[in-house]
Formats: sequence, C-alpha cells, structure tokens
Amino acid sequence: MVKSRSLHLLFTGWCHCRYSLSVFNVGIGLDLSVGVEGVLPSLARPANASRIFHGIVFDAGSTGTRIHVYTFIQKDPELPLLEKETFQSVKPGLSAYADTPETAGETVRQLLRVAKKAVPHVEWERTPVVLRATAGLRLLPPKKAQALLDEVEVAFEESPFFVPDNSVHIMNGTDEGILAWVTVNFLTGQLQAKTKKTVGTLDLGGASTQITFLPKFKTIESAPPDHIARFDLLSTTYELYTHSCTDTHQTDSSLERKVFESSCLSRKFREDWSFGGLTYKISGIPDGSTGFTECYKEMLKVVKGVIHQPPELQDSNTFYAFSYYFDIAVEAGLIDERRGGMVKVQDYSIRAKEVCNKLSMYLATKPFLCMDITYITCLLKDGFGFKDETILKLTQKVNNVETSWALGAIFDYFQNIKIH
Ligand SMILES: Nc1ccn([C@@H]2O[C@H](COP(=O)(O)OP(=O)(O)O)[C@@H](O)[C@H]2O)c(=O)n1
Ligand SMILES: [Ca+2]
Repeated sequence: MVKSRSLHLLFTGWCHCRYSLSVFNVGIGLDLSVGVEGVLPSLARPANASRIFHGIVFDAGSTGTRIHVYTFIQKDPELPLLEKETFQSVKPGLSAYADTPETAGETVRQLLRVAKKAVPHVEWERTPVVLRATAGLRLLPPKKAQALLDEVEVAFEESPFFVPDNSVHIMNGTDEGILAWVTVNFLTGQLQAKTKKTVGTLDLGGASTQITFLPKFKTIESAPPDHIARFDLLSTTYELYTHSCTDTHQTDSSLERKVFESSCLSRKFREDWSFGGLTYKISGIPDGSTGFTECYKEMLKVVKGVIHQPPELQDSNTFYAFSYYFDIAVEAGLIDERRGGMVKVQDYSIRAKEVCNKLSMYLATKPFLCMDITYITCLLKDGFGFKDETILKLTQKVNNVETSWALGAIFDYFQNIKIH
C-alpha cells in the first residue's frame, strides 16, 4: 500500500480553503491555576462532584481513530488541573469503513475499553464522551458519513458513559484549527499568562491542514474579516487568524487516468495504488527529469495561489507544528521521534534537496520521502509564505499531553465555548 500524504493531495487536487470568522466566548474573569502537568481553567461540573473528574474525546481523523481520556483534579478552592491524559489510536480511520459502517462501531467499542480502564467505575456515568470527525468524513458522501456517525452513537449509547447532546459530529476545519491553538497555548501556559505572547499552530493531517495564530495589528487590519476569530478570556479579547484547507476530491476527468508519473519519484519506482475505487500505476518518469527542482514545480501546482499568505508570517519567529510536519521530519532524520525538536523552514528545504537529488538511495526504504518533504517545503514557503528562518517547534506532546485539537474540544465541552 502506498503511504504518502502528498500523493493523496496530488490525486485529490486543490485544497478547498476556508478562512472563517470564528467567535467563541470563554467566560470573562475566568480564573486559572498552574500545575506541574499542565493548566486548566475552571470547568463546569456538578456541585457534588468529587475532586477528580474525567472527559473522553474521540478524534476520528482521516488516517486513524484516537481516544483521549483526560483526568482533571479540582484543587479547591483553586481550579482544576489536567492531571493526565490516557491516549490510544487505531488505524485506519472510520472513512475506510464507509461501506461497512458497523465496523466503525466496533472500532469505537474497542477504544472505549481504554476509557473503562482509565476512568474509575463510579465515575463512568458522569463522564462525558464525544467524537469529532475531521477531513476523512468531510470528504465522504453525507449519507455514508452519517451512517458511520450513527454507528458510533449506538456504541456510545451502549457504553456506561454520559452521552451529551450533539456528542458525535463532523467538525469543520476552522474549529479544528482554533481548538488545536487552544490546546497548545493552554499546555504551554500562554493563555493564562495574559501577555498575548501566544504561539501559532500548524497541523497537517491526512487530508487537511490548518494554520492558526494571534495576528499583529496590521494583519487584523488588512485581513478580510472572515479570516479572524475572536474570543474572550480573562477579560482579554483574543483575535485569531485561522485558515483551514481540506483536500477536495477532484471531479475533472484527470482522475480517470490510471497512470501517475512524478518527478518526485525514482525512475525505477513502480507501485499500484488504490484510491477512490480505482487502481493507479504510480511511477517515476522513465525518460524524464527527476529531482528537487522538478518535484518542487509539481508541488507548486497544488499549493501556489491557493492559500492566503498573511504578510506578517514573513516576520514570525516560532510556530508549533505537529502531525505530518512531525512524522515527515522524523522520517527525514531531522528530529528524534521521542524527543521532537526545533527545525527551521530551510531545514526541510535543504533535506528535500538532498533526498530528491539522490532518489535511488531512498528507493527501497522511503520512496515517497522526496515527495512528502518537498510538499511540506512548498506549503510552508510558497503556500503560507514563511521565511526560511522561521522556527518550527515539532512536538507530539506538551507536558505529556497530545498536541491535538482534542483537549481544546473537551475544554469547549466543559466551558460551552461557542465557535461561530
Ligand atoms: N493525536 C494525534 C492525531 C494525529 N496525528 C497525526 O496526524 C496525521 C494524520 O492526520 P489525521 O488522520 O488526523 O487526518 P485529518 O483528518 O486531520 O486530515 C498523522 O501524521 C498522525 O500521526 C498525531 O500525530 N497525533
Ligand atoms: Ca487530525
């Protein structure tokens, strides 16, 4: 089976980009406390609740389904701390079961066992469980996606956990970006610092990508209003720039072609790849040119002019980046898988040149690395408009908690954050 994020993009075609105005309110005057493991604002809970309480979030992503079980501690008279997260994931994502939706229910039941172990028996019936699906389900025909969500809901209702209204739904890309930003800025302590020294976030999933940051004055002035998200926290109004692209399925006749040749692949590379009910012959260009320059040109076709470029990104210093930004940096040897690390945008670019100009060296072990790392380079430089020196902080976890929108989603649940 072909494993390449960018190959998927090349087949699905142009990103469908949304720049949305999102407004959510998080209670003015909210109190916050700082802990060793992390920081959480006050969460609404029953008056007779015990000191420890929990929340369960399922992330139904395009490539996998994950469960996050959060344990919070109420430190009276202080506010709750995030004590720990229990995390587990399975592959493939729910969209792989579009024609056998009952299998989606089984996937969820399997992961619910993790929650039963992580949450004490007496807490089950007051512990909320929610599932948010992202690009994989956004791309399915609505009826097929709904059938999967219905199976999930059945599995939830059978479980001993509390199933709130609207517990299971497809999330839009804007919410994904904002909630990931909330997660990272919360875990790094920026939200409670009140200094507005927040960090921007970059997520690159199997079929969508998000960029979210707190813009400076000029960006707010010059960006169209629907590129800005607003919310209030601790008497401060935050205005976020958030932009999400979900790969769209191409409808033109080019999807009918059965052969896909790319200069990002070695001339000797041949593999069959099934996608969208058809099988394609993937290969390098037998008599054509290969290498970084040609590969970059291919990537420019799917990136250039599609994504809005906020001018201030040229001056920005550090962004937190996760998911495929992390995975590909590991595969390229730029960072250690366990520790993560900092890379500059130019590090992706330098490595892309090295890999793409020696394709035969990677043919046996990492045939798609050139394509994937060149795609990331192109997305960062010519898509978003980052400068070479911008630092990306690549991390899967902060304070032992996954850098994912999932924590932001449970925060959203407990706080009734309204995203518009
Ligand atoms: N908790 C998570 C969830 C996803 N991921 C990564 O996210 C990428 C896949 O994204 P995804 O399946 O969520 O796809 P989307 O639905 O977000 O487009 C892979 O690189 C995963 O390793 C992660 O690193 N940690
Ligand atoms: Ca994701």
